[in-house]
Amino acid sequence: MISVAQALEKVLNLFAPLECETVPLREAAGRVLARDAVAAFSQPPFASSAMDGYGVQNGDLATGAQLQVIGESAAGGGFDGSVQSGKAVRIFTGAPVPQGVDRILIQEDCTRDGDVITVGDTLDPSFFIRPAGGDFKAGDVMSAPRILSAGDIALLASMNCPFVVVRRKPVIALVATGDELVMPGETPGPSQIISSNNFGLKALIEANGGIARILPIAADNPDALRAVLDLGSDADAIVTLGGASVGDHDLVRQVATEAGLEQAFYKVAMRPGKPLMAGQLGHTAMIGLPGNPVSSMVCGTVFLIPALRAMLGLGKQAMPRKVARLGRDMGQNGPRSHYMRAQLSIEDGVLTCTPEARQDSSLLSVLSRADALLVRDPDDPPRKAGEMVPFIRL
Ligand SMILES: Nc1nc2c(c(=O)[nH]1)N[C@H]1C(S)=C(S)[C@@H](COP(=O)(O)OP(=O)(O)OC[C@H]3O[C@@H](n4cnc5c(N)ncnc54)[C@H](O)[C@@H]3O)O[C@H]1N2
Ligand code: MOO
Repeated sequence: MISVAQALEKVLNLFAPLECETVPLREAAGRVLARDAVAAFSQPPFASSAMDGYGVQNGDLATGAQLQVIGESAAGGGFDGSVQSGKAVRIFTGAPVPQGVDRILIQEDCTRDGDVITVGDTLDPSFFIRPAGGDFKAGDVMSAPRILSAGDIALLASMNCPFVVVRRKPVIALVATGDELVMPGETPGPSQIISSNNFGLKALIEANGGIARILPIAADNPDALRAVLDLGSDADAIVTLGGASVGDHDLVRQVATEAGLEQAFYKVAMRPGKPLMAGQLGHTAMIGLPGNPVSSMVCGTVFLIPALRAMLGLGKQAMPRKVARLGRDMGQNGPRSHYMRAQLSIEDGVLTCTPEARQDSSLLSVLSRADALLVRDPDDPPRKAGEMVPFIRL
């Protein structure tokens, strides 16, 4: 059995960044920017007012001073002339600051009578002028690669970038295997259960920038499995679920090998997830996840999310780890890395990670309420509550 780090390296070797495509900005949220985006304009393009009031010369502002209003500058329609001492221009938020103006007197700080304003006795100390290019300048870049957030989309729009170049979304074919499985909504027979892994993995894939295709459930016979694997052969990766262990009905490795799988590894020193395998099947990478529902979700988190990120051009890295204070004592760990479902909380102002008491790999209810996977190295010694421990956020 190889370590998690060795297995991840072998998984990531199966994947490279996908090709790029151009999409309209309105469809780009959550996509991975693949080419630097360049601002076509500065923002603001001109010095602009930050408030509603009057454009004036700072030197004129003394309590009781009177200034003559000679025009108006509104957003979308500036004032053409120049403003001399003793004069003022009515101005609104976002409007261009006229020549000669070096301060905005907000309307709350003066009174107006006809075309004359009188400066009040208290003045807001701010000048309320936003300089040209104060947000960004023409030629500034948003660097790729980058997962585009809502804020990024707003910035790109402001940069006048109506289209952006992004990575194509990786397509993952999901193959659940086993005679015992039926789809949600069907009525299971006496020894059947509902297939959950393919739905959980689809959600995980799509939350991480991929497209998941749920293929028909493959029955536990070689012909059925071969046929379904073939259906996935045009995807970027085939992910099988179950049938990976040593039982008489665990056929995935045998059938994939007969179909030409170049196996990269089989079995990893981790818990849950020991019977994980991966390799290359024709043009398609293949990852065989264990069938126990939590094992498939944990392996999906530890291996498939990094694989998706590699295809999206985001680099080849393990899932980021953070540290938190351990919420309760733990005994000695066994010889495999342990990814324990855990809950995060703030205790006495400190981020705390408390592993669930029950860690059986069939318990989806425990996974559903977990926020994190507490990570323990092989043979990690007993730990006391209060020690710092690494975790992966779910
Ligand atoms: N003698 C041994 N038995 C087992 C070993 C072992 O080393 N020696 N390893 C155990 C470990 S660890 C795991 S993990 C499982 C993995 O087995 P498989 O990958 O072959 O998975 P299956 O046998 O097909 O299924 C296991 C379990 O999960 C349920 N399952 C499968 N697919 C789904 C699905 N899509 N949705 C919901 N549930 C699913 C299946 O019904 C079984 O209950 O092997 C151990 N055994
Ligand atoms: O590795 Mo299995 O995934 O422990 O349940």
